[in-house]
Amino acid sequence: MTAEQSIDRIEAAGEPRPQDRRLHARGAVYDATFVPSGQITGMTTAAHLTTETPVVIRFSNGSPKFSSDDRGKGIRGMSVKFLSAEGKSVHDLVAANFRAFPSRDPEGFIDLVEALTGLAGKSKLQGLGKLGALLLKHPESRAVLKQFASRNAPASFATTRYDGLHAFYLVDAEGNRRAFRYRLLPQLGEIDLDPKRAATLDRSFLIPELDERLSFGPVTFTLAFQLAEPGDPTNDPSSAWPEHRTLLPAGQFVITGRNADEESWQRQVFDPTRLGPGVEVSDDPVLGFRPHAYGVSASRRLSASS
Ligand code: HEM
Repeated sequence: MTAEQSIDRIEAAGEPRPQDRRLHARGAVYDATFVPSGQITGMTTAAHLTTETPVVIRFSNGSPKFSSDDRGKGIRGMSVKFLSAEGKSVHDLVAANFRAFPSRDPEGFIDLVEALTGLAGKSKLQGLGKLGALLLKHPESRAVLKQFASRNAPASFATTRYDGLHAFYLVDAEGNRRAFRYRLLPQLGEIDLDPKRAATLDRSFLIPELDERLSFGPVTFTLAFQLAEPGDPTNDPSSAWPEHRTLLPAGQFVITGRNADEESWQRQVFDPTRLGPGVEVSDDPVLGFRPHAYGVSASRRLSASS
């Protein structure tokens, strides 16, 4: 499957508007500062991870539909751009509320997008048939689907945990490489939506909810690095590393409010392989595929909106 074909299949299943991202269509961009913890100094030459750095953050609903319903279970995203003093992208983090990726290859993810977007408007029996067929083909999707079935939708972008899922390497001044995965942990803890309260909310409540919350003060997330031990796979995002691995707080994102130049950031790509010096990609094939798919999505949405 090529990147073009993956986007063709997402478009056929999810019918995004031509001007929108093919996934994570509705989102908003916020200003924040990264405040380092000092705990990874010496493990990486990345200055942006070890000194205070301005960032922008895009929160999103993962659906291909701009009109998606925030009250329903599903994917929520948090994407971060570390900026240089001149305001240029230095490093991106792109994370979602999965604990493990549903597949060890790009094909399995597109099969899942097709199965899940196809559920709307289908009878319960047809829907279950589609999911059953998916699980036979991709048994590794079971854990993620089980996790989603067991949780309600998040109550707020500010009370959701987002995981980067892929392995990366921290590289120090001597060239030593240490494998890690990143997580964005809400200081407020994880809070799901009460179904009774959901009935009183607007279908696109998440962005206004965060805007209102920020009018009372900043919202904070911890950037935490889970360190691999020998034998932990670096090429399989569907396989979580044991929870007792060391988790190091790299620093905190302090989010202050909506970005004034939102339109221009919305046009940009948040690319999980855009890494500053001191951090390197792993051999994960899903990670390798993503920038190509994001590039196709971006060129189609930008040509439709220009
Ligand atoms: C084969 C695997 C994947 C494919 C084909 C895929 C596809 C896409 C596409 C087409 C977009 C829209 C890009 C744009 O127009 O700028 C997107 C956005 C996004 N994806 Fe993925 N994705 C994959 C894996 C993942 C994984 C593993 C995560 C989380 C760890 C993730 C989280 C996100 C987020 C948060 C966004 C929104 C980025 C933003 O705010 O601009 N995706 N994805």
